[in-house]
Amino acid sequence: MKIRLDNVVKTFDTFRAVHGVSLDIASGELVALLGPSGSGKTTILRMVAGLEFADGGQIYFGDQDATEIPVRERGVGFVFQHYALFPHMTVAENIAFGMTTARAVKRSREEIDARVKELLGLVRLEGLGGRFPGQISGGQRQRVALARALTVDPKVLLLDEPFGALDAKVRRDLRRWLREIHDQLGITTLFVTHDQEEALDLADRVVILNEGKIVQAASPSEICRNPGSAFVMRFLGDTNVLRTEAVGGRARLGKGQIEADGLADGPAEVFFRPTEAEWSVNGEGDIAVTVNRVMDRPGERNLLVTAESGESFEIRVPSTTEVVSGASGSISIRNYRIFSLNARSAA
Ligand SMILES: Nc1ncnc2c1ncn2[C@@H]1O[C@H](COP(=O)(O)OP(=O)(O)OP(=O)(O)O)[C@@H](O)[C@H]1O
Repeated sequence: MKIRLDNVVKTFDTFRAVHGVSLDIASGELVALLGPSGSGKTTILRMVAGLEFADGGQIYFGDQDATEIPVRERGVGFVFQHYALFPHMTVAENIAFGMTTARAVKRSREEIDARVKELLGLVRLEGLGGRFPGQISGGQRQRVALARALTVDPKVLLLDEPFGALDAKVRRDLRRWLREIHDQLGITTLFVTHDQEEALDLADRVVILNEGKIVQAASPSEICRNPGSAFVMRFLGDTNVLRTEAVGGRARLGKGQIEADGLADGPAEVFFRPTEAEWSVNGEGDIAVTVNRVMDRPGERNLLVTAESGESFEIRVPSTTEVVSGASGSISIRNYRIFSLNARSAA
């Protein structure tokens, strides 16, 4: 089922939470809505689910205006961060619950049992159907929640920070697992997260939101290679920023010059990742720096350095690099993005 949001607006009292969001989600696509807290992710998801109404624009399910489709008939499966499983029901009973209450499709006891067994297999919880939610882990509970969302054979799956309450390792395992299930079932899926890595690992397309507006929507590789704005660059994390001045399509960086094609003259910021700078012990590089700290990690070293401008940043070097705190050296930046502080143009 393809979904289309056309200039969707949502206002709570006087506060505009969603400002004219337009988005096409292809049938079978897995799209992540990514953004900081309060950027409007959940509100968008709730409008798609029909739990909240847009006060401007349209949402289409296929070619049909979604407002004409009652919530129960939208064919939407929903999984929330806080697994709303019934504690007094077993895992199997929790999964079966949606089927016993659904009025649209009446199923026999045998059919329900067979479907529960099938879903337990799908979410890899065979043999745990007789346990109560209190007797399984948080990650397993979220798998039960997904199984329950799938009982209605949804055409659209909406997931709101489903792994938000779990620890990092479990989250990583679950997102691989969810991607596999998605590839198996091919259900159009909208996944809300504020975790960049989760969105980039999981989704076909990442939609980055800020203050109720889409700031970039692209594949994970495109977002990483071509972040469209300083906001996206910062939000994706692990970035260094140096101030500069753009003049005639070029900008100074230490003793060197960099391209700033198409950038308005005036103050600008140069962004680069810690891995995109090269360290040298002598003055070969463009920016003279002093090493403040050496922080060792498995397989690499992070150097916290300060430039003559007083700006501090981190660079990553191979673990074999011989360097100590207090050392002087220089860096060259191999790859960068530059954004004007005046206009929204970028090079
Ligand atoms: N029912 C409501 N009444 C008033 N304001 C609301 C309501 N629901 C959401 N908001 C506001 O709308 C904005 C967007 O909220 P939303 O929950 O969609 O953001 P979010 O990106 O999902 O954030 P989070 O990651 O914290 O869940 C926030 O400023 C929020 O306070």
